[in-house]
Amino acid sequence: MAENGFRISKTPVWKKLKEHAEEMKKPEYHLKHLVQQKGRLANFSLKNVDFFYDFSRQRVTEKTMDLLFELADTADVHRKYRAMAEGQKVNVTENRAALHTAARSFSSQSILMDGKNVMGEIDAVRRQIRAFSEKVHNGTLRGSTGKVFRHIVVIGIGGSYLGTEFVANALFAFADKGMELHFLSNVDSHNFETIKTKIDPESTLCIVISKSFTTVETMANAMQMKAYLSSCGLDAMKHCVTVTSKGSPGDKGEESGIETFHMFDFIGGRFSVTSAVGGVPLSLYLGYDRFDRFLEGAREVDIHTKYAPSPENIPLVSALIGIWNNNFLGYQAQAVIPYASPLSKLAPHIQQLNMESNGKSVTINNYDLDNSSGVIIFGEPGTNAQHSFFQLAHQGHPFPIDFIGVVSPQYPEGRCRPHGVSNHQELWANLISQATALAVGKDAEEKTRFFQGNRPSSTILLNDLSPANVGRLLAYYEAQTVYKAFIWDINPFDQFGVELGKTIANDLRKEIVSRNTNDGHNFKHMDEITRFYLERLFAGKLPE
Ligand SMILES: O=P(O)(O)OC[C@H]1O[C@](O)(CO)[C@@H](O)[C@@H]1O
Repeated sequence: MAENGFRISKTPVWKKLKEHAEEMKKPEYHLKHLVQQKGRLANFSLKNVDFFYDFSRQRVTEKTMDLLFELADTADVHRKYRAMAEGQKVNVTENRAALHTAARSFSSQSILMDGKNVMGEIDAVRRQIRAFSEKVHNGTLRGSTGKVFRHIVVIGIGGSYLGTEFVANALFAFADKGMELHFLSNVDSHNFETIKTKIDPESTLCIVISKSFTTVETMANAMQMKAYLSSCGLDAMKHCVTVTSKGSPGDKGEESGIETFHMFDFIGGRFSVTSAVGGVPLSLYLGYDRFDRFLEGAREVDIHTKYAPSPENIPLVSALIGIWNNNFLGYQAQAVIPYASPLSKLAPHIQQLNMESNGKSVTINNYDLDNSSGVIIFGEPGTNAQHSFFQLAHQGHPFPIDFIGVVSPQYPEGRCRPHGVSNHQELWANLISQATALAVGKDAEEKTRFFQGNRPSSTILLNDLSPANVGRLLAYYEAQTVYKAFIWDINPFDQFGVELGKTIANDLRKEIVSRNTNDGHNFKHMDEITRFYLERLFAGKLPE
């Protein structure tokens, strides 16, 4: 593999940041001092598009930010972002554009890809989704025995469901269409069996979501669900629709069910929740108008992201701080801790978005990366996280945290005020306290009660969890992800790393099929360890 060529880690500004990181280890730069600086919050926070981003508890100074903006310029990130948003084939390894931002574009302005305006087909799919969801809601479209649909089962995995699950949970308070939404993603029968106990087959509509329509888990689950519906005496295909790419096996004939909605090869799975992947289930669950509001919020952040200069550009500032923490301060993990239970499925979505996009080892020009790209993302809602892994956050190996706060609660506050405060106020007391405790720490004679502090965090504030604000949050994380990639000069839109496991599983599946069809088939030709596991699978128990 070529060993020379442009790498951001070989630029002068990267060297300056490395030197600066050493400087930032000095005691005077401990966060307990930085947060005391006059104007610290005003100088290290941004407010735009109804989104407040506080990075005052990040281990940065004005000099740090100046160097990071120089890094962004060196990486030419604004040109790269515009190239992506304007339809250039930035996904060079798959020779594709990456136009997830087009899925929520409303302007009449064309977005050309290969000289063709993609907005025509995007608008057509949005109109198709609106019309379909209205027919389901007004009872024009019913199950094969005439019952109205009340259960929506999304059958898909990875980007074909994670973003939708995050948004559906976030907007639970708006789900007033009488629909229950279920997610059948894992091939483990438990997922299918538990959903079976919750649905009424006659009023169930399955949405099989798969760009390729070859993903083994999704195809297996779709077959299981269709077999189950048929066993209930139903015409299964009158209880299914598909969301898939044009020309896939799910785009025609028997497989497509009542209707097919197209997803496009220029929108990657983990970036697809604002396309039909999220549009069909979310319009059924929330109503198309709320899905529209969600798209508008995402759109506002896209416009901000594309045009705001670096110092005011919230996703870019956040991406730069993420790189500062990862590549210069040495943190290898990043937590997303929303102090809002409706955001409980945000971290699983952000895991795929970040780790499948940026967990790479070569640059976009195929040079070895000699800096890590991508961090381990995890998270749980607060205050639960405080009773789970915050011991380590405070006194163990540190990791940066993105806190998320929602100013207005989704539910009216009752008159009951345990300890003199409402639950929402209690939630906020903890949101505020945790970021402070992590930054400032606490001295103590007894070592076990000493808090080192100097543990960085950012806090994102949203006015409320409206469809538009959830759209803003989604677009913020998508933009942060791609800006990080543009700085590292990697391709965030391919995912060859998922292929090897699938290939080995395909070979094992053939062995299992052979044994299923011929009891005499043995695994003596397999390596010892693989043989042990296959024999356990068929023995149905551990060795005596
Ligand atoms: O939509 P498909 O083709 O079933 O793929 C499902 C998921 O599998 C992956 O291809 C690999 O994890 C993801 O990128 C994608 O979201």
